[in-house]
Amino acid sequence: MIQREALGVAVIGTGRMGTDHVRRINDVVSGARVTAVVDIDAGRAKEVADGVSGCTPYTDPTAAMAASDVGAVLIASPGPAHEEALLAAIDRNLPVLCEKPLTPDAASALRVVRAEEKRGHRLVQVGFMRRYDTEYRELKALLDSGRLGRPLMLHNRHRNPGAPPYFTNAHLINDSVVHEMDVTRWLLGQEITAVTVMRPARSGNAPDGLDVPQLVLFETDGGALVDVEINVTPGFGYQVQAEAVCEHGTAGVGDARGMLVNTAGRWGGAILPGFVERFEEAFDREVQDWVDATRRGEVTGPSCWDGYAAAAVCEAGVLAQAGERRVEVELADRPELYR
Ligand SMILES: NC(=O)c1ccc[n+]([C@@H]2O[C@H](COP(=O)([O-])OP(=O)(O)OC[C@H]3O[C@@H](n4cnc5c(N)ncnc54)[C@H](O)[C@@H]3O)[C@@H](O)[C@H]2O)c1
Ligand SMILES: O[C@H]1[C@H](O)[C@@H](O)[C@H](O)[C@@H](O)[C@H]1O
Repeated sequence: MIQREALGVAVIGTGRMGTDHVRRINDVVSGARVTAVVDIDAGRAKEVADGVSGCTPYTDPTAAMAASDVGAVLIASPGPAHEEALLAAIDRNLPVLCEKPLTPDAASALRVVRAEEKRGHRLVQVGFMRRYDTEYRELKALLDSGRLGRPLMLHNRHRNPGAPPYFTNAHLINDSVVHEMDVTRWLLGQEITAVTVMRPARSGNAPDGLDVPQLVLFETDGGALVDVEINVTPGFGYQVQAEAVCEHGTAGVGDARGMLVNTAGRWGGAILPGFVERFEEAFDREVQDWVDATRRGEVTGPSCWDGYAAAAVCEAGVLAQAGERRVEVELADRPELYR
């Protein structure tokens, strides 16, 4: 049965994504309102709370979770802070939408899985928002229909216009390629069993500390091969593309968004500037779905197990990147709760 009153949400982390989610919950989605914001930067929390009627600022996530007007939690703090907030929310039996990555390594992700298992029911949805993108959904529906036969390969391009100053080569795997890890598992319905990372000559355009582009290769338990170009191309724009190569044809998404114009001996369209623009509709749909499911007392999106499986692949990916070339993924047995 649907809960009658609006869901009170505590948003933890009020940086780039957290602020955008606060706006989304208040102005775009229905059935929820932001009743608390949390940031270790007290000034930031207050500034964001001041812009929202009936919203209290906190610096301590557990204090916000204890408030009587908080019925669910959206975590948008940096990855290393997720585990503590997730365990506190699970301890209080609060539903959570946690931005990707679930946590930055497999051991901590597994601790979250175990905590949820101990609760006996799902509480956590991971913010793998590409599953809510119209084009990716169309691709998934086509692959699931079997019309193109078995998928044999998946080619992905993930090009960012720039990277935050703290970004390292490991972030390329843990923060960026983690999306393709989830997309691969979801689109193909297969687990990733091994990761290889190769680097061509370093681009003269690469930001300090980053070796880009890089080529990441996944092997899956269904025999598919998946490649990902991860790139940071200053000034170029944001491009996320995927093409499945199947037995009877190929299908791709992300190539042409918006209008294509032919003029003065040229043809072409625009490249979007960032993930906020490219995935705006997916973020809106993701949060609306989460609010609706939570009000019905359900958890429907990507699970803690999906977050853990991606973290295990990330761990292999970072080792592969550091020079071991091909690294096999070690995955715990999937608990009954996630079957
Ligand atoms: N799905 C996507 O496409 C997407 C896009 C960008 C970021 N993200 C994810 O969103 C999360 C946040 O990223 P961002 O770019 O907004 O980062 P950000 O650095 O802009 O903001 C993080 C905020 O969290 C605060 N913070 C740090 N530690 C905290 C803690 N322990 N408790 C509460 N607040 C804390 C910081 O003070 C800051 O205000 C990350 O997990 C990131 O991977 C997802
Ligand atoms: O944190 C961001 C975000 O997850 C984007 O969706 C992704 O394209 C970027 O590569 C990553 O740095």
